[in-house]
Amino acid sequence: MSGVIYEKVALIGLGLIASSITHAAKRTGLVGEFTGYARSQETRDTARELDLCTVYDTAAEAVEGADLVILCVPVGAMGSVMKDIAPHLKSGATLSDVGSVKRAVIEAVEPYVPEDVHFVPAHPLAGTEHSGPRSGFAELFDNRWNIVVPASDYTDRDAVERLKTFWKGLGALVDEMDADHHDLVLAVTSHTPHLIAYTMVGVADDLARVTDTEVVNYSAAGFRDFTRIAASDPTMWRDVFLTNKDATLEILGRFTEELFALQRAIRTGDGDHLHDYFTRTRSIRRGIIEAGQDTDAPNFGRGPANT
Ligand SMILES: NC(=O)c1ccc[n+]([C@@H]2O[C@H](COP(=O)([O-])OP(=O)(O)OC[C@H]3O[C@@H](n4cnc5c(N)ncnc54)[C@H](O)[C@@H]3O)[C@@H](O)[C@H]2O)c1
Ligand SMILES: O=C(O)C(=O)C[C@]1(C(=O)O)C=C[C@@H](O)C=C1
Repeated sequence: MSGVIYEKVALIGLGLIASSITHAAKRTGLVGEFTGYARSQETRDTARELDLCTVYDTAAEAVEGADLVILCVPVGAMGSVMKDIAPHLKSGATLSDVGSVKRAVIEAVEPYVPEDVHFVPAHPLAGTEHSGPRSGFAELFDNRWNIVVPASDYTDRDAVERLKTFWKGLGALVDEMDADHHDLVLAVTSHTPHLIAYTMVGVADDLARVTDTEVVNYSAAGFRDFTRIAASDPTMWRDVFLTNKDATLEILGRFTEELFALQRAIRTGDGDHLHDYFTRTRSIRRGIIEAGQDTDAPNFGRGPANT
C-alpha cells in the first residue's frame, strides 16, 4: 500500500508502540510528517537521536496542526495527557490511542474530547516484553490484529474507516469491537495469561533461593516463555490490571476453579480427568492452526491452513 493517509501524525508517549508506528509507516510513506512528545527528557533525547520524529518538549506543541493524534502512554496516564492536549487539537482531527484496555481509556479521555474532534480508540494486539523508544521495529504489526473500538454510535464513520486504512497500511489486520467485549476477550487472551506468568516466575524466584541457580540453569522452554512475558513493563501492566479489574477478576475466578479441579485430580490420581482435560486443550491449539490464526505460522493472514 502507498500514498499519504495523514499529513501530520502526533504520537504522545514515545515507547515500543509509538516507535514501531513510525518505523512501519516509513516503509510505505503513509504519513507526511511525525511529531512526538514523551514525559521524560531522556526519552525525548533518545527519540531525537534515533530520528523517530520531530520531538517537542511539550505535548501541546506536538499535537498542534496534527490530523491524527495517537496516545501511546500507559493506560493510567491517558486521561491526564488528554486534559493537557485537548485545547490544542486541530478542528476535524482524529484522536486515537493504543491502550491495552478500552472502557477505562474511553471513560478517562472522552470527557475532554472537543466536539469537532473524532475520537476513535484502537488496540494493536502486538507487542514484546521490551519498552522504550529503542525497542520499536517496522514489522511489529505485520499480520497482527488491531481492534478498533469506536467510542460511541455517533463516531464519524469516515474517521473510523480512515484510521482502519492507516493501520492496514502499517501491516495490521483490522476488526471492530465494542469496548466491554474487547476488555473481556483481552482478559482471557492477554491480561490473565500475563498475571499467571508473573505469578509463576515469582514462585520460581522464591524457589531459586532454595535451589540456588537451578531454576535459571535448567529452565525449560515453557518456563522461559513465562520469563519473557514476566519481563514486560511493570507500569504498563499495573495499569492494565487496575483498569480492567472486573473482567480480569472474573476470568481469574474461573481459572482458579479449574486449577483446583486439576490439583484434586493430581492428588487423587484421577488420570482420566487430566487426560480428558489435556485432550480438550490440545484441540483448541489445533483449531487455531486450522483456522489460519496461528500468528507464528508462515501462512498467517493468508486464510485457513490445508492441514
Ligand atoms: N507493549 C505491548 O506489548 C503493548 C501492546 C499493545 C498496546 N500496548 C499499549 O500501548 C501503550 C504504550 O505501551 P508501550 O509498550 O509503547 O510502552 P513504553 O513503556 O515503551 O512507552 C510508554 C511511553 O509513554 C511515556 N509516558 C509515560 N507516562 C507518560 C505521561 N504521563 N505523559 C507523557 N508520556 C508518558 C513514556 O515516557 C514512554 O515514552 C500502553 O497503553 C499499552 O497498554 C502495549
Ligand atoms: O508478545 C507479547 O510480548 C505480548 O504480550 C503482546 C500483547 C499480548 O498479550 O499479546 C500484550 C499486551 C498488548 O496489549 C497486546 C499484545
